[in-house]
Amino acid sequence: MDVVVNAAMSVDGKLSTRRREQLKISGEADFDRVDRLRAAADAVMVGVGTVLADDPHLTLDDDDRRVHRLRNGRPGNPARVVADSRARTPADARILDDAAETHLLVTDAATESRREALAGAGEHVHVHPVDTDDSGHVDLTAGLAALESAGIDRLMVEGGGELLSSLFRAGLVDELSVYVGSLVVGGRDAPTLVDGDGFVEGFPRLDLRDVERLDDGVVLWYDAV
Ligand SMILES: NC(=O)C1=CN([C@@H]2O[C@H](COP(=O)(O)OP(=O)(O)OC[C@H]3O[C@@H](n4cnc5c(N)ncnc54)[C@H](OP(=O)(O)O)[C@@H]3O)[C@@H](O)[C@H]2O)C=CC1
Ligand SMILES: Nc1nc(O)c(N)c(N[C@@H]2O[C@H](COP(=O)(O)O)[C@@H](O)[C@H]2O)n1
Repeated sequence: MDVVVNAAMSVDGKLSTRRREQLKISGEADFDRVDRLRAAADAVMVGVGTVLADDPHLTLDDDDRRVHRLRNGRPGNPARVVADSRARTPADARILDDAAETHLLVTDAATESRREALAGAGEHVHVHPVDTDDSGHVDLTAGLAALESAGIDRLMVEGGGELLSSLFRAGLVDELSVYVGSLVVGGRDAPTLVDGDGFVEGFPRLDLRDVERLDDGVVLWYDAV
């Protein structure tokens, strides 16, 4: 499976403010680039923190891209994936609507009633029980294997910083593109591109492949080493 991470951050590396509210960091051209990346993916993944903060939909904005996928025998929208150990995704979350398939990676910490509540959203919602990692979260190696078994070969991950930290720690990231917007957000409690406990050694290394000026910022393209 190819794991492609994309996010937008401020020049000081923040994904949003200390209030953890969605923040428009990039502009129209970058949103179109993100739409193109989504269209090329089999599924788009976030952590449950992003679902609770932003209530994202994670579908395509551009109808032509949807039509192009359908003509190629693919679902109109990529599937959606949430890493959600305790099945905290609200039953009325936009990510559970029937615009696309949704895969929820949960663990034993999710009660039967929560799992049932999510599965009850419809046949397009798939709840995958997987092992926990050392921190008690979804073991992402096992989770991604479950997604691969469901036919997902190219996974785009949009964040947030806790999920991205675990993906880097597990060595699961193949590519990273990051839009750097020309603003400072600040705040020690504002989420950054990679949160978690951070690294003191064994830093994930990246190869800078390309740089593109877009809207009032830049996109940096990296391959994992
Ligand atoms: N600018 C941008 O491009 C983007 C910005 N954001 C912003 O990021 C913020 C949310 O980020 P954040 O709070 O870090 O939340 P995340 O979206 O990273 O979700 C973190 C949660 O996911 C669950 N989880 C399950 N398995 C794992 C795992 N293996 N590793 C880590 N987490 C796991 C955990 O909850 P549990 O233990 O209950 O399962 C954890 O608390 C919001 O403010 C949002 O607006 C988000 C995406 C893109
Ligand atoms: N690429 C990008 N640029 C920004 O400026 C952003 N604020 C975000 N945020 C993330 O986009 C997702 C929202 O998706 P939908 O539009 O609801 O489909 C969500 O994950 C945000 O955190 N991304």
